[in-house]
Amino acid sequence: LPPVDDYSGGLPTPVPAPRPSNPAPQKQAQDFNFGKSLGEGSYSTVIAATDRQSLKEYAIKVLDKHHITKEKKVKYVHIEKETLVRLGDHPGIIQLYYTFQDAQSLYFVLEIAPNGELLSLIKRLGSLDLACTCYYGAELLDAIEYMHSKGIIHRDIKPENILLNKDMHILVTDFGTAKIIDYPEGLDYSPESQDCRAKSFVGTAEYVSPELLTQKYAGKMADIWAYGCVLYQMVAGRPPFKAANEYQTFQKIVKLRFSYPPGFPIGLRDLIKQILVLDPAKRLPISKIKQHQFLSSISWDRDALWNSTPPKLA
Ligand SMILES: NC(=O)c1nn(CC2CCNCC2)c2c1CCc1cnc(N=C3C=CCC=C3)nc1-2
Repeated sequence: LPPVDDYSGGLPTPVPAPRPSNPAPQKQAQDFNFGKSLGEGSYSTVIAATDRQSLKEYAIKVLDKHHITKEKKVKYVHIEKETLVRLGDHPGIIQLYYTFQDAQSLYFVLEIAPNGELLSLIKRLGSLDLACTCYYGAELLDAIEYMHSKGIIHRDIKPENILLNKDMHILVTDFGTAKIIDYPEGLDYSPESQDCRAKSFVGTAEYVSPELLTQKYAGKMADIWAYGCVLYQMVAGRPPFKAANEYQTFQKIVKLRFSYPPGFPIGLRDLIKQILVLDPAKRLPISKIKQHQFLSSISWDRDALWNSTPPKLA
């Protein structure tokens, strides 16, 4: 497998990772105490780890080289690393500090989110109140807007992939299936062609956009569709489109068959109604979502938003 660190495997020169003035010495697995597993993927495991020297805590994603090669996932690994490097300076996106490798594995040393998933929070509380829904809806929208400004489509936005840091701000994670939409011509990183037509990857059933199901098209507005589903779920406690199986869930999506539970706030209904629109061209763009009444209390200055204190959980 071409070394992920230095791309000496003949891949084009990547976006250089931000280099500190005094670059950290090359780390290795022995420099960490590994703790509990935080998650398992088809060819990776994410493990909580502590740097033995600095005692700093990280989430280390360990990727199995043999499996990656055998399953022809090299492109996805490069996409994930380049995505994390590009998105490296947003407070709402998991940071990649550095990578290293040994004979068996690649290691991505990532920011840890000690407070787990937004999904667990929603399930534990049943639903979030309007103040929390507004705040986390704003943080998530700001993170998605930043991704899109850097040419990245996440493609699997869902409450499981929205984590919470020690101060209860969100951290978007799992860019293993992201799409980079501005690769120079001829650099065939993306598993799909450059025109955003998905030939392989589909996200998580409940959050998949109708255009992906009907036209195999996955552009930036697919992330906005998923955003609308997450907004709904924060208040309703469940996603808008959910059925006994994937096929029935997909049918509900393409027919826009969903309803609001009793008491669902009118103001949020009005916003969601303009996001969960079948035609991506008619879906509310981020600039208009930001202006909606439901988010009128939000200061969209990035420092103000991310340095403010999240609302107390009701
Ligand atoms: N795929 C990843 O890159 C990734 N996966 N996880 C754990 C997953 C568990 C299932 N839902 C999606 C995330 C992480 C990361 C990034 C880095 C990362 C940092 N902190 C945590 N923290 C967690 C704490 C408690 C429960 C789950 C995750 N997790 C991760």
